[in-house]
Amino acid sequence: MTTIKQVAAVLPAAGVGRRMQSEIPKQYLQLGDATVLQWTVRALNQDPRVTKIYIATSAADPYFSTLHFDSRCTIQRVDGGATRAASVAAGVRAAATDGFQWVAVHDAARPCLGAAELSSVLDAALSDSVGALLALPVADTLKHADGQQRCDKSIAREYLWQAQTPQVFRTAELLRGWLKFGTEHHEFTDEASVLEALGQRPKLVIGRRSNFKITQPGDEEIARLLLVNKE
Ligand SMILES: Nc1ccn([C@@H]2O[C@H](COP(=O)(O)OP(=O)(O)OP(=O)(O)O)[C@@H](O)[C@H]2O)c(=O)n1
Ligand SMILES: C[C@](O)(CO)[C@H](O)COP(=O)(O)O
Repeated sequence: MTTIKQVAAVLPAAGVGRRMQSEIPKQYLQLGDATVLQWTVRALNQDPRVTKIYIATSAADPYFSTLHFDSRCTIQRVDGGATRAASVAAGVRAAATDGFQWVAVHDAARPCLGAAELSSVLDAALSDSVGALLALPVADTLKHADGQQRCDKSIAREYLWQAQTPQVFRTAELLRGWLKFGTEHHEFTDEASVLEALGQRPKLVIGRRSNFKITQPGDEEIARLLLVNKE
C-alpha cells in the first residue's frame, strides 16, 4: 500500500508591506469576501496532501485574531521574525516539532495560486531527491543599467527563471541550512537559495503568471480581478 506523504504549508505573513504603501499590511487587504491571507489559505486547501498550515505573523499583529479561516487544514499561528527567512524558519521549526518531513513555503501575498500549479509542484518535489519550486522562465529582454538609468548591455535570458512560491523542501534540510548559515543571510530571499548554498539543485517547475506576489500599489486590483470578478 502506498502512503500519501503529508505536507505542512508555511505562510510567511509578518511583513509590513513597505512597497505597497497601504494603511494595513497587504496580507490583510480585503478582496471581495476575504482578505489576501484568507484567499491564500483557501488556495493551500486545494491539495489534500497539505494537512496543516503554519502562519507566521508579527507578534504584535492586531489583525490575525479577527479572521475566521474556513479551512480543511488545521491552522497554527507562530511568531514571525525580522526577515522573511526568520519568519519562514519559525514556521518550519513548528512543522518539524509536529513531525512533518516536508514543507511547502508559500508567500501570504500570493493569493492567486491555482490548484493545478500547487499539485504540480508537490508532485515534482515529493518525487525528487532535493525538492522543487514554482518559477517562470524570463519572458522579456533583460537590460543591465548604468548609474544613470540607461542600458549599458543586455543580459542573456536563456538560463534565467523568476522564482515563485510554493517552494517545497524537506524540513530537515532547510533547518540544516539555517543552522549552518543563519536566517539573516542577505542572499536567502527564498528557500531554494538555502538548498543552493548547501550545494543542492532544486527542481524548477513551470508556474503561471497569475501566481504573482502582491508587492506594489495596483497589484491588489489585479488579484481582485482574478479572484473576485472572475465571470
Ligand atoms: N519579516 C518578514 C518579512 C516578510 N514576510 C512575508 O514574506 C512574504 C514576501 O515578502 P514581501 O513581499 O517582501 O512582503 P513585505 O516584506 O511585507 O513587503 P515590503 O518588502 O514591500 O515591505 C510576505 O507574505 C510577507 O508578509 C514575513 O513573513 N516576515
Ligand atoms: C520568495 C519570493 O517570493 C520568490 O520570488 C521572493 O524572493 C520574496 O522576496 P521579497 O524580497 O520578500 O519580496
